[in-house]
Amino acid sequence: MASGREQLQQAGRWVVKIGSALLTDDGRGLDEAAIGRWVDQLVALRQSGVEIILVSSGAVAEGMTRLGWTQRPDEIYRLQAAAAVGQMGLVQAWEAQFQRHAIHTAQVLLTHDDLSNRKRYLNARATLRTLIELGVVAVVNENDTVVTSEIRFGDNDTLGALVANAVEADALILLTDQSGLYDADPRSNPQAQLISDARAEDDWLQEVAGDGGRLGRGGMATKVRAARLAARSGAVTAIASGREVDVLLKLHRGDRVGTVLVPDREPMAARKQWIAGHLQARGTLIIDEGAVKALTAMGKSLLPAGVLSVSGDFSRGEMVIIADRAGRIVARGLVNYGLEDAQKLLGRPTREIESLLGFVGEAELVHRDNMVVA
Ligand SMILES: Nc1ncnc2c1ncn2[C@@H]1O[C@H](COP(=O)(O)OP(=O)(O)O)[C@@H](O)[C@H]1O
Ligand SMILES: N[C@@H](CCC(=O)OP(=O)(O)O)C(=O)O
Repeated sequence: MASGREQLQQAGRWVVKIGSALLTDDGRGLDEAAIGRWVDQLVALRQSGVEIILVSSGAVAEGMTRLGWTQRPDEIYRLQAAAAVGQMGLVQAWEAQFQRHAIHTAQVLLTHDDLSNRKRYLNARATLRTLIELGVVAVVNENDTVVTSEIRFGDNDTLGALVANAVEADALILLTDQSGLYDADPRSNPQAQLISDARAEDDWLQEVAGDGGRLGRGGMATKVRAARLAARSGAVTAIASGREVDVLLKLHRGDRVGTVLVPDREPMAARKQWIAGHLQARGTLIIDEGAVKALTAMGKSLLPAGVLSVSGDFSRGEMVIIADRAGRIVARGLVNYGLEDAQKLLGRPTREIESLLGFVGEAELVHRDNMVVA
């Protein structure tokens, strides 16, 4: 298996995420010169055959600067207003810099719902792939003005990883204000050492990764988690300083900059990756012992006959947790029926579905192709 650095050199499709502090020069306002330098590097990468999708944070930070706010507000509606103001600046800056190279950009604003609802996920994925084919650089951010706390990604590291899964990117690059992941937060530990290479799945990474700065959201903790999510579709993750000269070109050359977190598993099938990447389930199905065995030992689909109870509020196609009587999670998957229909089908044999619901639906409550066993 190629090392993480080699994987980066060979990677044909990169998702590059740039954090708030970097983009806004620590909250002083959009750093147009730095944006110009990243764009020059991204254009050079494209010329050497790398496809690029950008995930750009900084809407709230830039909105606050434009509105003259020095304190990050607590009220969600004020944050959302700031994001709406700042997003204008972000897309303007990216568009202007790419225009110097006659490259078009596209604004793509996503919510968690857009990537957890199968239909909308497929639409978002098709749009992103089409933009790549058209040679347009997508500039992705969370759709901050419409999200509520339940449907937030909350941090763009997670968003970047799920976008990397969706477009089957080979690399996720997280540019931040530190040189990479250290063995302790360098803000409070001046002796901290940079971790150069590790496996994305290594548990100890989570112990050393702390919270974020004043402007960012997730810190290193969400970056390490994002690396794990990205690894599910086989993508290698690099965490590096956006302030390092030619950092993207150096990563592409295989230079020893930043932290590279390598996936150590074979990529799952695309659909299963997506299911596994989902953080928010809409409901829970409690199943009997026979169904637990069918799912875990025999790789079967979940039929209504094995389901004891359902809870939550889900529609057809949404993510549910499948658990045993003791509440232990057995699997996660996309349910074929909404809550009301699922309640009618509880414990009933498949042949009765039509008479119970009045229409012919799928035989399975959750098909094994749409399920990841825990
Ligand atoms: N182990 C660690 N190594 C490096 N940085 C860390 C670590 N733990 C916490 N951090 C903090 O994470 C911050 C970067 O995260 P964040 O502020 O969310 O940035 P971004 O806006 O780039 O996502 C750094 O400034 C650093 O203080
Ligand atoms: N959507 C938010 C992103 C917030 C966020 O994740 O920030 P960061 O931790 O700097 O990547 C914004 O544009 O302000």
